[in-house]
Amino acid sequence: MDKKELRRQGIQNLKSLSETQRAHLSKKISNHVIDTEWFHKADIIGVTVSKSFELDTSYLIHKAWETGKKVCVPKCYPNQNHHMKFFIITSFDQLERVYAGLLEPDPDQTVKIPGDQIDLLIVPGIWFDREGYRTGFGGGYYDRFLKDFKHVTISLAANSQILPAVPRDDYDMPVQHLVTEDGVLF
Ligand SMILES: Nc1nc2c(c(=O)[nH]1)N(C=O)[C@@H](CNc1ccc(C(=O)N[C@@H](CCC(=O)O)C(=O)O)cc1)CN2
Ligand SMILES: Nc1ncnc2c1ncn2[C@@H]1O[C@H](COP(=O)(O)OP(=O)(O)OP(=O)(O)O)[C@@H](O)[C@H]1O
Repeated sequence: MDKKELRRQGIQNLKSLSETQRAHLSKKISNHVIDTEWFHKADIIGVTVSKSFELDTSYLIHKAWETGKKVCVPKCYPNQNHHMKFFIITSFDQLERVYAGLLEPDPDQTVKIPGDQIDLLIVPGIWFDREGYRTGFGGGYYDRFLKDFKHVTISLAANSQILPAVPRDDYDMPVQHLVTEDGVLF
């Protein structure tokens, strides 16, 4: 199966969750992340703002703020080599809706932060395997970003998002850790 069809099926798989199931899973997985040393030790957390069918990251973001951490979210530059820059947000009001229903930081209301200052990066994905390889939305944003990223990377994944194997290309960069509703998988 090609990546595009796999991505389509993955989005369908996520959309098949009820809102109650999604909320329950998102909170459970986030709480497992919050219990880790990686989260405790991090001062600055990089995370995407989830869109409708993705696992909800807002609970994790609120918990990070409550525990005195800084939260930064990516802004994508599709016309400049598909790179991302991260901006510190202190409120969801500092986001703006861009293409594809994604919420991104408004650079006029937020402060840019160099990628190497992020202690813990929560990496989004549609499918994962048990070695941390992932299928995303196909922008290649995280593969490019992770190439030079030296700190901790974690993805949140429902068990139903884990496949025996996902397609791998030379440029694919695995995440270090996967956390599911059952806890830290690795
Ligand atoms: N909530 C959330 N924010 C995120 C991500 C994510 O997975 N989730 N990203 C994770 O990387 C980045 C955005 N990734 C994107 C990837 C592709 C397209 C896009 O325009 N795709 C084309 C189709 C590409 C294809 O199918 O080959 C399109 O929609 O026309 C946009 C954003 C950063 N922000
Ligand atoms: N390090 C890189 N340098 C140049 N191009 C890259 C690099 N990484 C990925 N790409 C390009 O990005 C495109 C999308 O890659 P892929 O389908 O693996 O994205 P994805 O992992 O699903 O998306 P994302 O990382 O945004 O979640 C591919 O066409 C690939 O050629």
